[in-house]
Amino acid sequence: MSARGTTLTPVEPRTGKAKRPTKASASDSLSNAERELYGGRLRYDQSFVRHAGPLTRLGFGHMAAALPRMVAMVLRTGWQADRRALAGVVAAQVGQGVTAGWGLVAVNSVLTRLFADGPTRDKLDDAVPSLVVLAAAAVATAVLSAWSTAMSGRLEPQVERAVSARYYRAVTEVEVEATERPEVQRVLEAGRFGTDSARNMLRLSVGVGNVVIGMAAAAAVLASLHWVLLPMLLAIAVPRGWGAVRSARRDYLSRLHWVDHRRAIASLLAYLTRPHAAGEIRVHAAGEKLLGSYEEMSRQTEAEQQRLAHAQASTDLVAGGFAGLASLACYGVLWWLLSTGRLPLAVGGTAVIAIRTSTARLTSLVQQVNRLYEELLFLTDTEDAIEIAGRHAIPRAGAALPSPVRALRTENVSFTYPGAEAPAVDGVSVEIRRGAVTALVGVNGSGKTTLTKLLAGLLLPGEGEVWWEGENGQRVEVRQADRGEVFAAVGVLAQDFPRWEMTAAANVAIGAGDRPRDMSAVRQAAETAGVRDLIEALPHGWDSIVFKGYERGVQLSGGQWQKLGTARTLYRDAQVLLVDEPTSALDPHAEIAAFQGLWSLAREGRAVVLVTHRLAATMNADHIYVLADGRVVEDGSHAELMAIEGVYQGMFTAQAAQYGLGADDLLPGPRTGTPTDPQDAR
Ligand SMILES: Nc1ncnc2c1ncn2[C@@H]1O[C@H](COP(=O)(O)OP(=O)(O)OP(=O)(O)O)[C@@H](O)[C@H]1O
Repeated sequence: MSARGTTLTPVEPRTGKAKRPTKASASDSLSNAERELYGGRLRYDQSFVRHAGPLTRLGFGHMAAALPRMVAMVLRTGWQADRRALAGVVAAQVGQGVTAGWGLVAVNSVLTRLFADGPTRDKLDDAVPSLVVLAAAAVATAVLSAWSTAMSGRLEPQVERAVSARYYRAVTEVEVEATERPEVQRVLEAGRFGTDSARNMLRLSVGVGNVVIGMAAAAAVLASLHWVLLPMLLAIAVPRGWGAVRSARRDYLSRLHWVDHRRAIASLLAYLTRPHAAGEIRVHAAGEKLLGSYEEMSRQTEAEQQRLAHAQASTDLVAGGFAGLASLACYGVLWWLLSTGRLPLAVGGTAVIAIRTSTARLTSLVQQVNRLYEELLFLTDTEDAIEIAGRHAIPRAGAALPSPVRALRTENVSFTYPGAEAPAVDGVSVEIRRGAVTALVGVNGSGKTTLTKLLAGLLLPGEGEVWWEGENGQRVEVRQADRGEVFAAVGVLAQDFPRWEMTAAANVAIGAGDRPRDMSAVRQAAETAGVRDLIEALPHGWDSIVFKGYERGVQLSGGQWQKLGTARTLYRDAQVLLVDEPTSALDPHAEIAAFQGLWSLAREGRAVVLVTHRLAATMNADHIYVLADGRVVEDGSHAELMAIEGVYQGMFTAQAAQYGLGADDLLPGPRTGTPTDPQDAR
């Protein structure tokens, strides 16, 4: 193996005689980069490819049934998007077919006149009207072709947008738990590659339609001249069609097989230009590693491309060979028909022209059918994804939540992530009251975040119930509730909240994406989160794009981002706030201010769930649940928990010891009600 790791190691031992590795084995082998960075070969699971659908749909019967269905779907989408453009495209195609047939009839008429008996001058004069028709047909074809180009250029982007929007809308409505299941995730992910296929299919369908109509016109004219000319035309078409389908299948399977590999290569390159990775790329020499790995992995995909090109060349050779033989036979039959007087010479001339133009059309048809077939497979993936997404969609209807909500209560709630062996949350019962701060604490991986997702209605419990309780005793279980209402009642600040590449204002206002932006509320939320002054002091203020690289781009620090994230959650103005480590990046004063803000929100009547490892903040929580291995192992106030020798006392003592505080300093004392004022802390 070379020092730069460019040699590929075959994964499976090769049996039989020692041979030079084939292109397929070179591309399919495990590279050092894959082993080092991804722990193994990055290829789509072959068992899934073979059994879970994609291969079964490659059958000819399946394809023959799917093609009209998909073309109909694309046309329907086009009809909904822009009727006039679609009607224009169809009319132009049909028109071109008619002009092609018309042209061929005129050719036949010209030849018949020229091959007739009589003086040449008279024959030429007789042919003039047919020549005029021929010229008119050519002009009409050109006009119709230009019209078709203009109309399909207008229609295609609209069709792509419609299918993409349908796919992305469906995907964002899937239950989070379903997206965690590999079999669902794969289908949803695969669907992404077909969103532009609708546009391509439309273009190709138009092209294929054009050629097919032209060929149908030629076939009709040929059949009217002599029936035997028609099967001859088909004989040339069949081998090319076979070659097209074979190549398309091969390309599709290859793309499916290499999905993860492609994604990994794209991510390697993306890191190189990401500002947040700039330091490690230079100081830790991560850039060199990434580039080396990129080159090595790219060589694998190049080998795969080479393999495909070789295979395609072989297929083309076989298909071309058979098509050539068919053409030869075709001309042989024509010769025989002419030599035995079964066909007049003029008709023979027309037949030669029709066969030649049809063969040229055939080449274009084969290329387009090839692409159409491939696009069809990808579009089928997108349609499958939309279908699966619909099956796992969050229900739109359900019972209304009690109003006003008094508390959220879980009863023996358990949740196991798909594929996990142990539950992340195991028989947990908690009560989250409005007007109070409830803290969830526990070691890493004890189930705190998962519990907040269950409370938010993002995950549904495998066992147990999550109840929304009203002031006067009525209650609704989350599975029966209208989830839209549940989400409307909840504001979430996740540990790894998204940092949108947008303006500062958009980053706050997206906290209530279902409402029109209210800038005074944006400013108020930012004020409470302690980030308003910072944003308003920027040269472009709220219109600054909080991502460096844009013209109005700025770089925020980690803590500044966290404040912006908090502002987003506050802007949502929800009854229940679920905040997961909201202060991990804040300086001590900002942290105290943030906690104080949470306590005021609780005093205003909201339910605040605080997940934190900063136990100084939990001292003042109204109730604390301590989780371990997905279970609640202790609960109570800070004073109650400090009075027992348990997990909480151990964690709190360890943290306090870092400040040199001893056991005596940590005895339960009178509660202060709210965290220390930041001013006092200074
Ligand atoms: N999406 C997921 N798929 C599978 N397992 C998961 C997923 N998310 C979390 N887990 C697992 O569930 C368990 C609980 O994780 P959770 O994130 O709820 O813990 P946590 O208490 O919030 O941890 P931390 O303090 O580190 O944030 C862990 O064992 C974790 O590995």
